[in-house]
Amino acid sequence: MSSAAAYHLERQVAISAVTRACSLTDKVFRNLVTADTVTKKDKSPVTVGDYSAQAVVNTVIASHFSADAIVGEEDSKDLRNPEAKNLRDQIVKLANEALASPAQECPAVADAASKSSEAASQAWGTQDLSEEALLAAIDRGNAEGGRSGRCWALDPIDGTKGFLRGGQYAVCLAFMVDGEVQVGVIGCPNLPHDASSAKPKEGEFGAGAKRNDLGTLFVAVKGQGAFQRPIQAESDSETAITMNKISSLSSASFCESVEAGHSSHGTNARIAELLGITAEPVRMDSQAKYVSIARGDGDVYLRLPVGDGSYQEKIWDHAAGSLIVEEAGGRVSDIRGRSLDFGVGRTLKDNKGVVAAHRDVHDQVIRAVGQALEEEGRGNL
Ligand SMILES: Nc1ncnc2c1ncn2[C@@H]1O[C@H](COP(=O)(O)OS(=O)(=O)O)[C@@H](OP(=O)(O)O)[C@H]1O
Ligand SMILES: [Mg+2]
Ligand SMILES: [Mg+2]
Ligand SMILES: [Mg+2]
Repeated sequence: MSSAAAYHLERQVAISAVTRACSLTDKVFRNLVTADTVTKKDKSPVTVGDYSAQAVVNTVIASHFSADAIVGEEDSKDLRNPEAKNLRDQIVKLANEALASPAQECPAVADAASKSSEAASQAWGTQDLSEEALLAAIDRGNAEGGRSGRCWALDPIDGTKGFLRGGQYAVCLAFMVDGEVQVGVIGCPNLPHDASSAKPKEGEFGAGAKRNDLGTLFVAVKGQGAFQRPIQAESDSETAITMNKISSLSSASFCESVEAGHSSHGTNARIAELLGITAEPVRMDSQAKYVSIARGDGDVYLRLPVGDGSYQEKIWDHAAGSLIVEEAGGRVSDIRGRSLDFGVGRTLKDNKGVVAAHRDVHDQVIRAVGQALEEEGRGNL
């Protein structure tokens, strides 16, 4: 196989799955009522959109690659309670609509589907999937991950809090082989195609964008570069994206989580000061932060651990975004400059925090991170 064609089918299947999930989540947002939200054990929210999107993406993956493992954020446990009947009914309706919609399948996907016995026996698109089949599809995401074999990492809605408040969120899907990310696809239904057409306002890149400019899909395959296109568009509308080349970090801008509980805003501010960055941080939810710096809307993504640093980052929160940034000319590491290790299970347990920047200035940012942590007495994190 020539290198240009490596993982071509995985790329197309991922695009098809993410595109379907994005139409679904967009529809859910427009009809969402608070009762459709469940609070998980860790107090984080999950909506009918997260569950339905995971069911759809896992069904699409399984119909093409039935033996592949999937590490997905959600599971069906809370949905199986008798009082979740209304939620289950909505999932069945939404997921079947998304699977039946004639998404713009590229010829490679359509051809593979017609030849695949799994797709024929599963037959989504011709016959609605049952409630049990969809709950089982959600639970296909229960894989443990690890160092060997083919594995997908899925965040059906990343930035659920952003989703609920009408801000940024992302459907994020990565494909890994032996713990190395090979394909990353991220759909951002609320992100404009061209952030420069809508200057930062209200703390977000492109916050002033018009509704019909919203909805951007990002794709990268290792060694093949990073691309974006409008979500609902033909594949020939893809354009290459690259990070800004930075002559001096003092003119850079950085982005961070909206939630102070997810990333230490105070430490991020001190790092910016050490680097001479004067621009205010841009706060946005989800892996929209990765794709925004990948196309040059901003320059640095800082995710400094909070408190004792005991939180383990989840692989689905970083796998797709980190590949897109690296393929756009960036380097993504933890706070010590170590590469993120996606081959140790469902979490990044051997890493702490995340620092992403253009590869020419990444070392400089890591030095400032080290100094800021020393000053806080957290040099041993
Ligand atoms: N304590 C803590 N520390 C770090 N990260 C955490 C923590 N708790 C949750 N999460 C994960 O953060 C994901 C949301 O991503 P962001 O932090 O970029 O979004 S936000 O700006 O804070 O909304 C969020 O992803 P989703 O659940 O998919 O929204 C969580 O996986
Ligand atoms: Mg969540
Ligand atoms: Mg997430
Ligand atoms: Mg999520």
